[in-house]
Amino acid sequence: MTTTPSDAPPIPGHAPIYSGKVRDLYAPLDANGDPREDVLLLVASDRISAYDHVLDSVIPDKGRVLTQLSLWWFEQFSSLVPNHIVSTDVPSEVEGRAVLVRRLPMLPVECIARAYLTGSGLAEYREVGSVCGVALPDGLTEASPLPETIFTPTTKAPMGQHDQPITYAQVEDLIGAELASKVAEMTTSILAHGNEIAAARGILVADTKVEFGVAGDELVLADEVLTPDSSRFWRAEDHVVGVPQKSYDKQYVRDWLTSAESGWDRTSGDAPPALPADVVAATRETYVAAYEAITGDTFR
Ligand SMILES: N#Cc1c(N)ncnc1-c1cnn(Cc2cccc(F)c2)c1
Repeated sequence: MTTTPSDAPPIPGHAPIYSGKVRDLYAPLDANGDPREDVLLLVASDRISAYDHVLDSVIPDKGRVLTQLSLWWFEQFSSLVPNHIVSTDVPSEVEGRAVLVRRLPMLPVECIARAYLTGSGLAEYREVGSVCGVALPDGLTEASPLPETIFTPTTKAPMGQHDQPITYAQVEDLIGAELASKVAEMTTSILAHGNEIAAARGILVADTKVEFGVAGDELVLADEVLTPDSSRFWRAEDHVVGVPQKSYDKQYVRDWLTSAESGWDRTSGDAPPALPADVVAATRETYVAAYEAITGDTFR
């Protein structure tokens, strides 16, 4: 968990439960004013994080764009796996950027799949020739496409600590062999199928993180699906193996923060400065462009 729930903006009739870097979780209150235990309100803010900092600047409509994109992906996978969505009928304060979801026992595993090698997966590969115990061929490098989409899970570390990569055997120890097999298969299928759709629209999804809950012995897809906050989005036309790829959605932010103009030293530990209006506007446009490219719908 991250910062205290008190950081979450108040929503009438809802009790704040948890405030993440860019999202907040609430429990709707029942007729007695007690928090309901069967549902949660999952709210996406316009906050943006970069270099492990939540920036002071917000990106207008980011929460709405990513919520609508995630809902579109949930629909794409609705025949593949049940999901936690209950309703998009939410308080006016968070219209379009919140979802009422089934409250589920959540599996203690960050279910990550990778189609391209980058980030912590690349670092582990360079160190030991594998990722989360998954052996890979020699000669792979930054942004290499993987022979197949692989399951590379991590623990769910408390906020402020880093999730730790674990092997498939460790996932079996955590949740049992049957569930481990289901989450591994489902996670890789979501990324593989998501990439078929996204690649046809000029976007590569290098990797993604999904979360599952359980209802009885049934696996339920929860959290968010294939958003730029849970996944690495790259422009397919710019993909060059061997060099770090530009982030589809955060590159303007990263480039400005690391430019002389910002005056910020990312190794200083200081909070980043506020973003200029043109960087905010360009970043908003990349989120909208990603939504419209993938879904084929106009963002309203
Ligand atoms: N999804 C979901 C979910 C569910 N359907 N049932 C029970 N718990 C969760 C749950 C708990 N933590 N998170 C992460 C999270 C998501 C969104 C905003 C946040 F602040 C934090 C998800």
